Amino acid sequence: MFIAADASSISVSPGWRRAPIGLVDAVAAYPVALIGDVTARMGMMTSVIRPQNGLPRFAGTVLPVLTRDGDNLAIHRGLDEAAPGDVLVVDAHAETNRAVFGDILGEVCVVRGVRGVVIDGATRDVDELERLGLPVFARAVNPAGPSKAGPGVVGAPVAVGNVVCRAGDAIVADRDGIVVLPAAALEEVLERLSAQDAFENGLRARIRGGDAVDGG
Ligand SMILES: O=C([O-])CC(=O)C(=O)O
Ligand SMILES: [Mg+2]
Repeated sequence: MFIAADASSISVSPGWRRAPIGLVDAVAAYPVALIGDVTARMGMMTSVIRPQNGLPRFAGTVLPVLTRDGDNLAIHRGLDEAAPGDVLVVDAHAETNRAVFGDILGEVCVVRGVRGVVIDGATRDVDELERLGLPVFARAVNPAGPSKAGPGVVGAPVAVGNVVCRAGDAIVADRDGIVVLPAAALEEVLERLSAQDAFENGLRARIRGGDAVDGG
């Protein structure tokens, strides 16, 4: 950690397998809406969790953190477990009166190769976070800062924006929103995406060509 604090109240899972980043990036080449369409829209987060610093696009693997309301010690500890390609996914209990994230933590994310941040709660320092180039999605922005006392959990499944997010899951965001996918599903999802994309491109071509099926 980059702060001097006793992190003994934070429990950390022993380790996890991350979805292959090449596969995650291949899926992320398609729009989130299309990814949702080929996965029965089961992993799509609530639209209330929105880009807060003008950077709406990321793809990576879930690093899950559970904080106490208005406290971010678990995030500081959790970032020690980050690997390049991770996306920090924080269950902050939808608390929006205290920000649990800001630009100092953003600096740590950048150094660790974290590609994005999703908070079921609030962030602050959005101008600085925009300058850092780190996409940050959250429920709200609030200038009131957090405590750093814990407790918290790193690496166990979290519930964020109505979706269960497991360590190493794929997570993809664009201007439409966020989708979370289990690592084991990615190859099949990629095949379905390719087929659905080809179908929709054919439909677009027919529409532009005026080729309506009913002849109207
Ligand atoms: O005070 C905090 O821990 C949150 C914050 O503003 C920062 O990380 O810059
Ligand atoms: Mg700050």
